[in-house]
Amino acid sequence: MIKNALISVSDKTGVVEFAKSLADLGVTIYSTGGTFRAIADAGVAVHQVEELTQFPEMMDGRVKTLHPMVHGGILAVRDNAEHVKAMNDHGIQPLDLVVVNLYPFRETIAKLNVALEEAIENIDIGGPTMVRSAAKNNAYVGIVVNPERYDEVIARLKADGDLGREFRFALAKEAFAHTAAYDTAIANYFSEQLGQTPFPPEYLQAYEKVTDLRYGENPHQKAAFYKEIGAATGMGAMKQLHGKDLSYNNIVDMEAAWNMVWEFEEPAACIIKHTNPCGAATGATLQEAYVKAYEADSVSAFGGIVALNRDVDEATATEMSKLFLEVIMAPKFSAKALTILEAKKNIRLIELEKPASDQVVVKKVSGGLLVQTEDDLQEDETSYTVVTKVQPTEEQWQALRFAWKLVKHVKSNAILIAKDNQTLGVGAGQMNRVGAAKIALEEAGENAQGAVLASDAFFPFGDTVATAATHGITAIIQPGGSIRDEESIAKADEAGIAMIFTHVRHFKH
Ligand SMILES: NC(=O)c1ncn([C@@H]2O[C@H](COP(=O)(O)O)[C@@H](O)[C@H]2O)c1NC=O
Repeated sequence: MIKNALISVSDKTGVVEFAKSLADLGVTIYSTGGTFRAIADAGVAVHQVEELTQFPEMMDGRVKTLHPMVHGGILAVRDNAEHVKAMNDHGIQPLDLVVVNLYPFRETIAKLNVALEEAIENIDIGGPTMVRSAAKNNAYVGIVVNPERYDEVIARLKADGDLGREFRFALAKEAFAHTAAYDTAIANYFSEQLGQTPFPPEYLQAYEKVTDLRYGENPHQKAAFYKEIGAATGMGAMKQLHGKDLSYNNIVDMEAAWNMVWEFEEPAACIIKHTNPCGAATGATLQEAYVKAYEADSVSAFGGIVALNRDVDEATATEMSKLFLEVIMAPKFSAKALTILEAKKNIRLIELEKPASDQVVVKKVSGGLLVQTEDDLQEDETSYTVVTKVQPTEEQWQALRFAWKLVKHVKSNAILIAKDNQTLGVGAGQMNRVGAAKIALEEAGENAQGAVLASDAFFPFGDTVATAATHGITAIIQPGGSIRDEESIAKADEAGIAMIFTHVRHFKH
C-alpha cells in the first residue's frame, strides 16, 4: 500500500501527470521546492517537504531532504517492532514511494568552459541519498529514478494497489545503476581535473543498453549493444534512417570504416569487409571516390559496409544502389539520395558525426582491460627518410601518402597496394609479412605495375621487397627499423624501387 510519496526531480518530464495520477489514487505527496511548485501550479494536492522536516531548505538547496524525518520514513523496516517504535516516538511518517532524478551533472560538464564551481554545485547529494535509502529498503519502498517508469507505476497501483516485491526490486536495481553511473561521471570529471586521464587509477565507465542484438559474431553467440551514457559522437550517437536492425558484425565493421574514411579531407569512400578495406579511394567528387573504391575489388565489395566522408548526393546514391550493400554511413543523405536508397529494403542507412579525436581504445581481456590512446599520431613527413638511391616522384609520393593513411587501418600483418588514390590490393591479418604482400599483389594483378606498396611494420627480411619488385611495384613506404633493413634497401636499389622509412609503426591487432 502506498500512502505517502516523496517526489524530488530535476528532470520534470511527466512529473505533473504522474503526481496527479498518484493524488487521484489517494497518495499524499511531499515535494522539494521546484518540484512542489510545478505540481502545485498544476492544481494537484502536494505538501512541502518542510512539513516533514520542520526545517527550511537551506544553503542553496544543498540541504533540503537530508533529515531523519525523511530518511527514517524511507529506511524504517515496517515489520520491525523497534523501527516502528522509533517512528512512533519521533513522529516519523513512512514514505512508501520515492521519486527522484538527480541534478544534471553530465549535462553541466558537457557545456563549454564550465567552471569547477558550477560543476560541483551540480553534484546532487540529497537525491542520491534518498535513492540509495529507498533502493536499500526495496522490500517496503518503491524507488523511481526514470520518468519512463511513471506509467507502469500508475498502471500497477491501479491494478493491484501496490507495486509488488519483484517490481520494487527491479526498480531498486535500476536506482543503484543510476547512482553508480552518476558517480562514475563525477569521478571521471575529477580525474580529468587532476590530469589523470586517459589512465586514471580506477577505470570507471557507464554504458546503457541501446538494444539486444539478434546474435553476436556468430549465431550461437548472444549479444547486445550499449552506448556510453551521453555519447555525442561515435557508434553510440549514430542515427539509423532506414533498414533492418544492425548486427554485431555490422557495428564492428562500421567502427572500422568510419575511422578509416576520415583519414581523408578530400571526398573519400571506403568499403569494408571484416574490418579491412576491400576498396578505398578518394576522388574529385564523392561519386568518383565511391566508383573507384568499388572498382578496386568489385567482387569483395558485395555485401560490404560503405563509409563516406561527404553528404550522399543523388549521383553517388544511384551508383551505390546498383550493388547489395549491408550498410552505408555518411554525415548526411540528401532527400533524393534517400529516396533512391530507401527503395532497397535491406540496406541500412546511417547518419553519423565525424569521429571525435582524443578517444581511447579499450580492449577487454579476461580479468582486465587494456586501454590505449588512439593511433592518431599527426605524422610529420619531414621526419621520413628516403633510404634508397632512387627518390620517389611527386606522383609516387601522393600514392604513398594515400597508402600509408590506409594501411594503418588494416589488420597486421598488413600490406596495401595503391595507385591514383585507389587501393588495388590488400593483404590483411597474415602471420608473415611476405604472405600479406603476396595476397595484396595477387589481388592487384597487372595493376601492380607502377603502383606503390605500404607496409604497417618493418620488413624482417628482404623477401617482401623482392616479391614486390617482380610485380612491378615502384615505390614502398614502411616504418624501417629491422636489423636487416639493409637487405630490403639493397633489394629496392637493385629493382630501382624508391623506399621511404616513416619511423612510425602502425600495428593493428
Ligand atoms: N540537498 C538535498 O537535500 C536534496 N534533496 C533533493 N535534492 C535534489 O533536488 C532536485 C529537485 O529540486 P527541486 O524540487 O527544487 O527542483 C532533485 O534533483 C533532487 O535529487 C537535493 N539536492 C542536492 O543535494
